[in-house]
Amino acid sequence: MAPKPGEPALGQVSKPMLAVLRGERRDPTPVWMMRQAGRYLPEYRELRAEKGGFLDLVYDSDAAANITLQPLQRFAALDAAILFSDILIVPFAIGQNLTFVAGEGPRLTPTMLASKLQDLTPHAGRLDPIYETVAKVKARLDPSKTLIGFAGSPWTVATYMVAGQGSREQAETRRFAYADPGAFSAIIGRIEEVTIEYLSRQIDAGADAVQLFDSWAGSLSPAQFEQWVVAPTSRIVASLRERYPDVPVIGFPKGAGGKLAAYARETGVTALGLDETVDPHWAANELPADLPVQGNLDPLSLIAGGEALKNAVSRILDAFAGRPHIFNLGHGILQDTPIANVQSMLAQVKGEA
Ligand SMILES: O=C(O)CCc1c2[nH]c(c1CC(=O)O)Cc1[nH]c(c(CC(=O)O)c1CCC(=O)O)Cc1[nH]c(c(CC(=O)O)c1CCC(=O)O)Cc1[nH]c(c(CCC(=O)O)c1CC(=O)O)C2
Repeated sequence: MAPKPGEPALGQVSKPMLAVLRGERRDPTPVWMMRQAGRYLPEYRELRAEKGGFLDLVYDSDAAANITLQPLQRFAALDAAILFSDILIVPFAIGQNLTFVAGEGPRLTPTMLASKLQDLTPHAGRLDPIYETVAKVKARLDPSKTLIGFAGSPWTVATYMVAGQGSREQAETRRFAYADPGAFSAIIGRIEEVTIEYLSRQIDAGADAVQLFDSWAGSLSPAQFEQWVVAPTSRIVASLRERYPDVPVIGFPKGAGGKLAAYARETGVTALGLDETVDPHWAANELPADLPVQGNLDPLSLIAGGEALKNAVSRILDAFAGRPHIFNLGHGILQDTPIANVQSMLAQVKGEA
């Protein structure tokens, strides 16, 4: 007899987070944290110091697999592992140079303001070690945990390719997209094409679900949001759904606000990631009751701890009670987050506080 959606096949172990992504309500609420493998963990900082730089870790699939598993070894309550990699590996494979400047963050050259897409030399092989990491994690991961692959969404990745680094308002990229829509559309199209292949190969290597990070989606006007966030995401989702109809795709359009319902409807994502500026009660009323939602704790409340943290966690759990919900932060965990606060949050989410 065929298992119900979200239920494991006979003899398989249930993955609570995957069941929620397939539309089920699970209690206690499944939980994971964006950037859960990273600098807030002493064991990450130790391994990073040993290996040199961030990219040395990403490209050493044994180290990257160990890092991916570090948070799950420390916090038994986590329901998912997210691949230790970065959204900027894709522009690196498209042909930009990628470096991470200590204390500053990523830098990409030549920028698309200074050079043209056709001047870049593709290096598809720069994605291969990531697939090895996925396979190595899958082989070691507890079967009740969900393995999440990811990529940056085309708009967000394009902001890095154009400006050469993260930026507050992405003004250079928005100007570029208005001034030369043809050239910008070619950049978006190239990112889309590489991203479909990149996520497909992560799924082939063992990812149970994938997430698209559109971390800079909040800076766009409605017209540019439709053109550079919704349309490319819809094409990626359609392509993945055709190849892998049962693999959930989580869309995370950070800062999308009132555009969230239209984004979910028009892109066809399986689940919607909410950032910390979204009122969970508003989301519970505005979004379809059967649409799985993920989030959306303010990462700064996790630094604060105490009553502020407890109240913030309760508000989210109460708002999404009774519907498919995966608890997460509204953005990546901040590097100065106290481990004790993470433990308190997880205990509260699991009803053990
Ligand atoms: O210094 C290091 O060790 C590398 C820092 C680091 C990077 N990617 C990382 C890590 C590990 C960690 O977060 O501690 C590792 C990283 N990057 C990413 C993820 C996926 C996730 O958030 O769970 C992860 C964690 C994966 C995992 O937990 O296994 C994806 C990523 N890279 C990037 C972004 C854009 C953004 O952060 O909004 C995003 C989306 C994150 C989000 O929206 O929550 C681009 C990027 N990569 C990076 C940075 C610098 C981060 C900082 O300085 O605060 C930045 C941000 C920027 O400066 O524009 C490098």
